[in-house]
Amino acid sequence: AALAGNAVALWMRDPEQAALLAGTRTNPRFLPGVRLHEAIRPTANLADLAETEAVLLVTPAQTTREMTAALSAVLPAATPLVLCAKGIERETRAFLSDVAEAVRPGSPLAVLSGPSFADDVARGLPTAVTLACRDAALARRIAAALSGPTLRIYHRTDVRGVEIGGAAKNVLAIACGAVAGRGLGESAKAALVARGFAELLRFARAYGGEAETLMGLAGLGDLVLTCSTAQSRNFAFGLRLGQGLSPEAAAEGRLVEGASTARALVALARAREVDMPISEAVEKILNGAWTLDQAVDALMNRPIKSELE
Ligand SMILES: NC(=O)C1=CN([C@@H]2O[C@H](COP(=O)(O)OP(=O)(O)OC[C@H]3O[C@@H](n4cnc5c(N)ncnc54)[C@H](OP(=O)(O)O)[C@@H]3O)[C@@H](O)[C@H]2O)C=CC1
Ligand SMILES: O=C(CO)COP(=O)(O)O
Repeated sequence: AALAGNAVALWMRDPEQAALLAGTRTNPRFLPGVRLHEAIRPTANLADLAETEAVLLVTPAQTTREMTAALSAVLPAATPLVLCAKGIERETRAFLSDVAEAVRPGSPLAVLSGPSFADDVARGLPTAVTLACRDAALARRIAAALSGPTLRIYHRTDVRGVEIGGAAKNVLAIACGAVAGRGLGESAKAALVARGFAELLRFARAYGGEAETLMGLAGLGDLVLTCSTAQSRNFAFGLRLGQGLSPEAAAEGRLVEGASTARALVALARAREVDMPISEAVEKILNGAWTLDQAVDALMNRPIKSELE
C-alpha cells in the first residue's frame, strides 16, 4: 500500500513491537533485511485505524472472527475490510468471508489472494495477485489504490472462488512438500500439482466459485508458487513431514495455514460429495491415521478412471 503512494497505519497487538518497529524501521523477526517504508506508521492502538479508507486484515485465518469483531468496535460500518488470510475457520468450517460477514453484516468486504510471498512484496519484486469484492466498482477502486510499480492487482467479483483458492492450495502444498521430503521425484510433484488442481476446481464448483477464478492467480498461480519452493511454510512443513518429523516438530513453531484448514476443507468436501483424495491424504497424515507411505499407496491404487471425473 505504501509503495502505491498511500499513507499506511500498521497495527500490531504488541505495543513494544510497535514502538521498536517505529524506532528501528526494521523487523528482523518477520522481514529481515527490509527497511520499513517511510509512509508506514506502526501503532498498537486499533483506534488509529478509524479514519482509514480501507483495512487489510493480515492476521492468521483462525483469528479472523476475533479481529473482525475488534475492528468493528473502531471502524465506521462503511470502511471496507480486505481479508488477506488464507484458510477456513476450523471450529465452524466457515469460509472467512462468511465469518467476517456474520460479525460485520452489510459492511463492504473484499478478499485478497494470489501468489505473493510477503518477503517478495516487501522487497519490491514484481508480484501479481487478485482482489475480489461483490461490488465490482469497489473491487476496481481498491485494486487500483493498492497497485503500484511492483504489485499488480487484478480484480474480480468472485469472492468465494478467490478465498477457496487461497485456503485449499495450502493443504495441497503440504502434500507437494511431503513428496519432495520423501524423495519421490519431480514427476510425482507435477502429478500432485495437476491432480491437486483438479480437486481444488471440483471443490470450488461445489461451493459456488467460478472455474475461471481458480485458473487464475488466486488458484493455479498460488498453487504453483506454494508447491514449488521451501520458501512456503506449508511446503516446508510438508518437506519435514516427508523427512519423518512429527507434525508438531515439522511446524517449527511457524504458522502453517494448511495444517489448520485441512480438516475443515475435507469435511466440507465430504458434505457435498466432492472427491478430494490428496487433501484427504494430508488430513489423514496429520491426524495420525496414515503414514506417508500408506497415503502414497492409497493414492496410487485408486481405481483407474477418466481424467475428467
Ligand atoms: N507471509 C506470506 O508470504 C503470506 C501470508 N499470507 C496469509 O496471511 C496470513 C498471516 O500470515 P503471516 O503474516 O505470514 O503470519 P505470521 O505468523 O508471519 O504473522 C502473523 C502475525 O499476526 C499476528 N497475530 C497472530 N495472532 C494474532 C491475534 N490473535 N491477534 C492479533 N494479531 C495476531 C502476529 O502477532 P505477533 O507478532 O504479536 O505474534 C504476527 O504479527 C495467513 O493467513 C497467511 O496465509 C498470504 C500471502 C502471503
Ligand atoms: O500464501 C503464500 C504465498 O502466496 C504464503 O505461503 P505460506 O503460508 O506457505 O508461506
